[in-house]
Amino acid sequence: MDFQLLAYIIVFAVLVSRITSLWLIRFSRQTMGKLPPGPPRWPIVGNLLQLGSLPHRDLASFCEQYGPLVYLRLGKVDAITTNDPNIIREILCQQDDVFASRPQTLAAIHLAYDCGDVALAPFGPRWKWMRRICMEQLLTTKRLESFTKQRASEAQHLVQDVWALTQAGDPVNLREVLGAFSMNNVTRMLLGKQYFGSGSAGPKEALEFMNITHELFWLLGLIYLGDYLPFWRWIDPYGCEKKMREVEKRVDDFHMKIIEEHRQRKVNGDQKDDGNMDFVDVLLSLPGKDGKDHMDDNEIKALVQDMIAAATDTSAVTNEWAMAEVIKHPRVLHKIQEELDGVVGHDRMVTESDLSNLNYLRCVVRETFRMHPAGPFLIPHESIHATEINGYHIPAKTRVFINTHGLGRNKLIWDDINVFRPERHLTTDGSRVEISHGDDFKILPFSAGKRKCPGAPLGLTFVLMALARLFHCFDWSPPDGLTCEDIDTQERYGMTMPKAQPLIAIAKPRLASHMYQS
Ligand code: HEM
Repeated sequence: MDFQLLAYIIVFAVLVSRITSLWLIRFSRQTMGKLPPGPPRWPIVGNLLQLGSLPHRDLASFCEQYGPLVYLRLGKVDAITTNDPNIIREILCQQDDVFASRPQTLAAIHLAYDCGDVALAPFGPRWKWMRRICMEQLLTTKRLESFTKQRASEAQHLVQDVWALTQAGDPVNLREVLGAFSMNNVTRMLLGKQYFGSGSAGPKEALEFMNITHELFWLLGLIYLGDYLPFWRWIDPYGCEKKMREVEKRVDDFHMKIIEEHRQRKVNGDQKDDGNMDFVDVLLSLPGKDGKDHMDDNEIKALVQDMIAAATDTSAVTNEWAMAEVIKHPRVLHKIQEELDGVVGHDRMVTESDLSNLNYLRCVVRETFRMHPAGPFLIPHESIHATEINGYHIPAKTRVFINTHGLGRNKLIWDDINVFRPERHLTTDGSRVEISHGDDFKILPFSAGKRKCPGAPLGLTFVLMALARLFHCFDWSPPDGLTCEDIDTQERYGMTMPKAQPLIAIAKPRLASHMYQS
């Protein structure tokens, strides 16, 4: 047989098998039920080419065009998206058991210890065990109360840092000061260390820590084509997987160093008593899974990394958005300050016990979450087995993009979607404004159901405290040469969605100067 004939036979066989398998998939889907409507798709890539740099906006426009539940094919992956409160409730609550898993992306494999953490782990006994440790050992009311003093001292550092800039006549880079506030709060609680400011772990370690976390966030948020098109991994033209492996190694070295330092402290007898143990101390003292004496190092590292990633960026990004919207709307700033002056006055600083009495500020945070949710797609979920929603067939292993950005700007449930108007959230009877989702599912900052954020109360404390202090202590205006309207609200997509450009503003102290120096 000559080679040309052999080549024809191989090509013919490949074509026949490909057509047969496509036909079988289509046939089995037809017998199972209709997929939700969605945009037409290309062979092989499906709808991947229809996604731009702001995919949450693309998916929201599909929902406007095709209805509240949209089906997409992303390369080899089935996906659905929605911006509708009833469908979101169905997915996260009514069908919680079906949709409580996560896709195993390459970033999660490389950067979350083979999906061995909480946030990116598939549903199963291991995830349940890790999540229980978070809830019952790390994020208990008692444990969080034991860090109240540290949080108060970080709030004071924040005020002092901004005050120092005002004294030097410098504008404030709010991304920097808010990032340092969140990071210090989290690392003091987790690692017993402060990375920014005087008395911190030092500039070299702080810089290393910040660089690693930024790279980690960036890689985790990336829609990496290798997850959807297997052949992309062979070429990896932008070297993403190589980068993932590099960051994996650096992150691991960093966590290993922290664990070793804690072990050494324990050997030297320097560990603090039970009431004040940091999270790494707690994790080192816990028994492991299946009767083991201790947790594995990788389990500890995965949990610590999750906490850092989940807690810092979410609160810092939310705070920067809230500051941008308020500086853009001086009327709102004035109302926040009126409330603060009434509840707190000018002779003391805001404390955590004030936060539940600041109803207008709570509306500001709720409105910020409506327009700029920290996680525009939550963390994508995945169906464990095939199911139905609204009579449509949803295959097993479908990736679920719950579009919280689209939900907050859904014209069917909100008026004036692009107007920042905190008053819309005031309750008619003057009762406390809840920031997490209510029964109506009209906003969803911390998600709902089995995978909902276990750190919501702490996250809200970080957000409300930073904002209350900054608005109580300072007046805010745009930098010289800009008007309030000039403050931009461009977004940059990622696992969390920050402002595209850092927010720079001018602060002016509004309390007596001795208040800033204590
Ligand atoms: C303003 C602050 C915060 C916001 C907006 C936020 C939001 C979220 C969102 C949207 C999710 C995904 C839920 C889902 O996929 O259904 C999540 C998950 C998670 N968050 Fe938060 N979060 C915040 C603060 C925190 C804090 C302070 C911690 C812990 C110290 C934390 C720990 C976690 C963990 C461990 C998960 C994964 C849960 C799981 O998959 O089972 N978060 N968060």
